[in-house]
Amino acid sequence: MVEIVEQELHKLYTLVYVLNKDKTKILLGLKKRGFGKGRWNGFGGKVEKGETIEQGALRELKEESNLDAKNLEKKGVIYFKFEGDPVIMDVHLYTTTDVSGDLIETDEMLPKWYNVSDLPYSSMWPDDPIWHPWFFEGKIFTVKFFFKADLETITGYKHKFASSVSELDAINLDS
Ligand SMILES: Nc1[nH]c(=O)nc2c1ncn2[C@H]1C[C@H](O)[C@@H](COP(=O)(O)OP(=O)(O)OP(=O)(O)O)O1
Repeated sequence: MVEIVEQELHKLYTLVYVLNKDKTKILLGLKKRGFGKGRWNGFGGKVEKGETIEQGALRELKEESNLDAKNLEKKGVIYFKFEGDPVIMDVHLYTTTDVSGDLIETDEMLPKWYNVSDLPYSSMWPDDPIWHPWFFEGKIFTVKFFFKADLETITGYKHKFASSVSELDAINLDS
């Protein structure tokens, strides 16, 4: 009997959540084009060849908002698997309260500060309400979401918490 195993192809992405100093407000951007168009999200994108994940996170934040971040703090890795697509998006999540520069609307994002207690979940990715409580409690985590091809329906997820960022890479969600 031949067992057909779907090959998984991982692609690296970043996602940066900028918070104000007392962490009551978060800066989101309305994605104006491409993947996730029409949804409010943090800033980020694909990691390019030759850059570290953190360099990619800083570059995407700058490109999409014009802000420079000083201290990016890693908070987790979020994996997305879409039905029928061998690509797994590995989204490395960072946060910072330390940004400089003038916030501007760019070709890709319309930025807006939101109260953390009042986020526009109906216009955000449907996984966000699942992992946001962990993020806002300051947890470090890894989670894998399984989506239908409609990019809308979550069919399941599995997650684990880490006690430090250095533990993240060693986490196996399948064990
Ligand atoms: N389900 C989801 N929930 C979430 O909160 N963020 C998600 C998500 N799926 C993807 N993201 C984030 C990760 C990343 O920041 C962004 C997707 O990156 P993009 O496709 O915009 O990459 P690029 O900016 O490199 O794209 P282009 O320049 O358009 O090629 O959306």
